[in-house]
Amino acid sequence: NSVFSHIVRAPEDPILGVTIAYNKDSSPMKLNLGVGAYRTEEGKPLVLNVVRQAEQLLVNDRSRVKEYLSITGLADFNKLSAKLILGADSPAIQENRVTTVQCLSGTGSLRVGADFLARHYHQRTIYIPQPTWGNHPKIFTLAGLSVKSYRYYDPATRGLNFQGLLEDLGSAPSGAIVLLHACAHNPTGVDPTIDQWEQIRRLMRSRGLLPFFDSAYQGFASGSLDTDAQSVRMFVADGGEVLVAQSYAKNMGLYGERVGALSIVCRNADVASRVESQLKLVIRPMYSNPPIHGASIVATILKDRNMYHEWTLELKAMADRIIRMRQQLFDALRARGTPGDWSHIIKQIGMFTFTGLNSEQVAFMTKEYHIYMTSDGRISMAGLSSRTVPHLADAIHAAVA
Ligand SMILES: Cc1[nH+]cc(COP(=O)(O)O)c(CN[C@@H](CCC(=O)O)C(=O)O)c1O
Repeated sequence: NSVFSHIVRAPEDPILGVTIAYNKDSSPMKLNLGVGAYRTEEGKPLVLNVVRQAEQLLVNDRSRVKEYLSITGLADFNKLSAKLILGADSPAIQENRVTTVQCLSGTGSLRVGADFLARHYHQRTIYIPQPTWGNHPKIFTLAGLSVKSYRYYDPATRGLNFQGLLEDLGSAPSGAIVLLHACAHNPTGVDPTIDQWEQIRRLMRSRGLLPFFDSAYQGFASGSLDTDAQSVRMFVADGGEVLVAQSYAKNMGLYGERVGALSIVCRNADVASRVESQLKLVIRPMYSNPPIHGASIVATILKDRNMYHEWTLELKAMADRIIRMRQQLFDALRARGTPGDWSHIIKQIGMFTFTGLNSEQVAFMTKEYHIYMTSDGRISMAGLSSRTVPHLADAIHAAVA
């Protein structure tokens, strides 16, 4: 018999498993509000026009070959990615203090950063927000870090538990790593204000805590690439060291191309170059070198002024549609007189609404209304359209009434 006969069946992923359940449902009224992937008003995935343009240029360029990239990836892409998150005028970039490696989207960037820290950083404890993206604890644990939580979300106000956050980070061991969502916190949609970010930065720097930013939604939260990078830029501006993982899955619609980057901002250029040499030793035995196509699309767009501008317009349009969905859902619940205060739907930011519905209510909505969402009550607003808002509002109304 099989040498693997002892293996037990693993559960489906709490987020990606929702899509599997959705696909199995034959109901015409089914609605997938699980995975954070943008859908148009027609409910279809979107390939940005500017991405199609870039791909056409790449296909037409007969000089392009399919050679291996270097371990650190496409050099143009790395430079342009650092500029995008840190700012075109970033002193850290001018002083050559930033090392950037192309990784497999946001997840890969987080994993490479985690493995690097587990191998080279003296403090192996990382504090992640409570709640956070479900994959975070798994990535950091598997990398060999010890994962702890800091209070972040306040169910009572459905807002930020700022006092709890400050207390927990204030009592973390000095030097501990702290994972921060750059913007559009997943799953809560609750972000610190700029003033609160400044207090977090001061506290972290005074305690020698190491910031590791996860930037998966730059431009998607507010519609502005610069606004959504402010938290990261505040930390870099103080001259301190920062890690930041970037994903182009959502803001450029490159989900399946797996395009991302890890940047480590260091004290000086010499450290940055030694850090890069060690990052290569993490990457080589993991996947050797990254895929060429997606990074070429991003580099083509970011290096061309017109395409970059076109991208910002399409990105804003996606962000605006999500904001419209928030307003429509809020209005629909108010029109139904649905019990409870639903203002968090329009206060929260980014792709998700953290509804506050519990797992029983979610199960009811799936069973009776074929609404697919994560059991923690998170819904992807990107999965909604004007046509389907009433159906969701009916389901929520029935679930809480
Ligand atoms: C905060 C965060 N960080 C990193 C990622 C990784 O994305 P990628 O660049 O594809 O590796 C995601 C995607 N999370 C949404 C997509 C599905 C998934 O869980 O993955 C989600 O939460 O629905 C995040 O929400």
